[in-house]
Amino acid sequence: MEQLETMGAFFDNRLNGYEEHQLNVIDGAKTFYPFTASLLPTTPKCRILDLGCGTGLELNEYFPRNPTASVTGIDLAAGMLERLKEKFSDKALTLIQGSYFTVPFGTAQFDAAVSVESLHHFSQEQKVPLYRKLHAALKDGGFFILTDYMAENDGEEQLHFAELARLRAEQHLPQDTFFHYDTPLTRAHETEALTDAGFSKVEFLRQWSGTVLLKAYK
Ligand SMILES: C[S@@+](CC[C@H](N)C(=O)[O-])C[C@H]1O[C@@H](n2cnc3c(N)ncnc32)[C@H](O)[C@@H]1O
Repeated sequence: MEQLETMGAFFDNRLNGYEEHQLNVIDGAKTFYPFTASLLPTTPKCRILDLGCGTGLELNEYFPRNPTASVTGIDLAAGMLERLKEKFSDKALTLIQGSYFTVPFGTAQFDAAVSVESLHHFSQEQKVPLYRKLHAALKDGGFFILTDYMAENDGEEQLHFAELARLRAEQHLPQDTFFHYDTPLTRAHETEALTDAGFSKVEFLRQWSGTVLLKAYK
């Protein structure tokens, strides 16, 4: 039986070799990290929010393009954030250890937001209020780049959620704690969550096997 681990512990336990794993095992990763970074603003000192930044693979690509950007990264895993801090000690980086569902983002604070391979652990119901908070945190003209694992169809989406419910029941896991288990939404449901939250337009830009890139405009 697959024993589920809490979200932060799952990633901290895999810290060594994490970046190599992401880049070598996820189809398209060597392309989608630079492509994601290429869509973020190059305006000096602009403010970027990174949801589930981890060790910052997307920031490895972004900081060389915009060395004076001011980036706020939120992540549950303390070890991942520590690794990120070591890599970019000379950058304007604010790191918050916590859940992006509960950390306040403020109003009209960020020129853009990004999230890579993090949000596929949550349901549409959980995402709508999060995306609403994100929408409010973006300045006028701001946008959100979501590069994430998405389900191919409704059947696949339902299967993952049913399996997570089964594992939670079997392992007597509390409902109010995040456990690591992939529950990707379809592109249609992800787009619906973003538009329900107030984003005016959601563009599908590219796909690499299971990873889809969406750009949502405030
Ligand atoms: C697969 S890693 C991706 C990290 C980085 N964005 C990248 O692509 O390399 C997923 C990250 O999302 C974080 N995460 C998952 N759920 C979260 C939540 N509710 N709040 C903040 N971070 C979360 C995990 O701790 C982990 O570091």
